[in-house]
Amino acid sequence: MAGGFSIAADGKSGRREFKGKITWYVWICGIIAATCGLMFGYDIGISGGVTAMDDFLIEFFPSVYARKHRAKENNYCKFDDQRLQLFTSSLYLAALTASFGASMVCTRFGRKRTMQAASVFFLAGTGLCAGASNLAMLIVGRICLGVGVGFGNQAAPLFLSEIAPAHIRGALNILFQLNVTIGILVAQIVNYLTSTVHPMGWRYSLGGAAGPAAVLFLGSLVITETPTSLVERGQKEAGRAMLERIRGTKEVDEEFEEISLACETAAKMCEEEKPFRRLRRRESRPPLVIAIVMQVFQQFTGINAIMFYAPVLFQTMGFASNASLLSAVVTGGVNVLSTLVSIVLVDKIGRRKLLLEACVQMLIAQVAVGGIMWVHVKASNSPSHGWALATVVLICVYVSSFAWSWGPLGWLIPSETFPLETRTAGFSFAVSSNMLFTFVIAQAFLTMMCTMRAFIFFFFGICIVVMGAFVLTLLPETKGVPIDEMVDRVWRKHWFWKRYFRDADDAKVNNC
Ligand SMILES: OC[C@H]1O[C@](O)(CO)[C@@H](O)[C@@H]1O
Repeated sequence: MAGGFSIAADGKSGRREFKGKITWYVWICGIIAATCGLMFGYDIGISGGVTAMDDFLIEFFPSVYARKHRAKENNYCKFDDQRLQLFTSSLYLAALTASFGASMVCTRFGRKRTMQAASVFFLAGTGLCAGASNLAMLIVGRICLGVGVGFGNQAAPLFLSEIAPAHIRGALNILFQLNVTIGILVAQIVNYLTSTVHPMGWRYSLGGAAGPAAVLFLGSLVITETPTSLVERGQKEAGRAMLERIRGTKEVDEEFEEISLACETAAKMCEEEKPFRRLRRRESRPPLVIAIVMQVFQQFTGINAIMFYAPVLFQTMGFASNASLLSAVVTGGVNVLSTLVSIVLVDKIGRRKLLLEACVQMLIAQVAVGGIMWVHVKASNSPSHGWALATVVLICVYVSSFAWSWGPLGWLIPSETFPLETRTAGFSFAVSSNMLFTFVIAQAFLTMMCTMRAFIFFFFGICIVVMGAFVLTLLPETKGVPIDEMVDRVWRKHWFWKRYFRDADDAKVNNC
């Protein structure tokens, strides 16, 4: 067992900490739930490598295969095919649709059942994709995986927050994003290994998702339901028993009272006005705008253009298929390590500084990559090996800054800025915005690269300048601010957002 923690009246914030230990059970449940992130990451990382494999193209996209190997073909347009992009993006469209239903399932049937359902969809989708004999089967498989992602991404972060003792909640939350990056890296390594296995390599790649899916399925049979979800669904005694178990003590009166009170208040407010309706109130606008904008901007950094299509991009730069996959593995490794940096720095130097530093670093890298491509990638010529290598290094510079900023903070900030009564409803807008714009980038990137060529990187560069200006002027710093004091200590004090809070009553409504 790790250290215990006890009730301590924090004079400044008025917050209490509760008795209990950080039990092994919490860690085990947390690690199993974070497997949802692993599945999400694996699905993100696997499609780019698979679409660069000749055996896969011959089987499902023969015209793209023919174009790719046509000597005179324009380098930028080799992979521009709407159906090929649909293979990648269908998953996110399904996840976007599913995430609305998932928030309802999560409330009515609990977080554990929602994750179990996700694992069943993951297993079905993996089977369909790995065994696909035609395009329809492949797409249906991707849709099943997408429903799994929609369910998993709604339930897992919520689950992690609810079982974690307050003082390690941030660390457990970033465990989810860390798992996403590990999933992406594992997928890239699998792609690298299977790309030399002919003709079945792509099937092994897609089938590899069965590993984390099975862990999640078996794990979700043994993990607990969260005390909050049990109480929310009227099972008060079971909720208390579960709280005692995960805290490793019978002295949970204080925490249990707070959970019960929060559930009662939320239920009362829900009777008066549904959370989604409450989100339309004027005072809900600041956190809602921030939640949506953080996710939209996260995608307009261009990160998923790299995560999905790095192997395709590196082939455009003239690398052989295998070297492209290896380069993608390198960027995936940088992504994982840099996410660890975020865990260490986020509560020390704050959110705004990380985001702003990353904007500068990403801008320099994007403009440099765009410049290299503009000067050195001609319609049918590839740049020299040296320039191609420089591109890989620049992409790593870019990915590292994303991974310690917009990656984890795109989830963290929306999860900490809503008041309790709109927190889950508001957060579902963050999840669905992420899915929508992941879909948009997945569907549009190859076409954009074909039509905009090197300017695609300048386009993302312009987006990054806008993002930097937004952070500078409109994003408040939330480091160290207690989660239930955001209205008074953050929103009401902000030069712009304070106008959304007309009088003291608004603050009370928001701090219930
Ligand atoms: O690590 C990069 C990945 O992380 C995410 O932001 C999800 O949290 C994805 O959109 C992206 O592919």
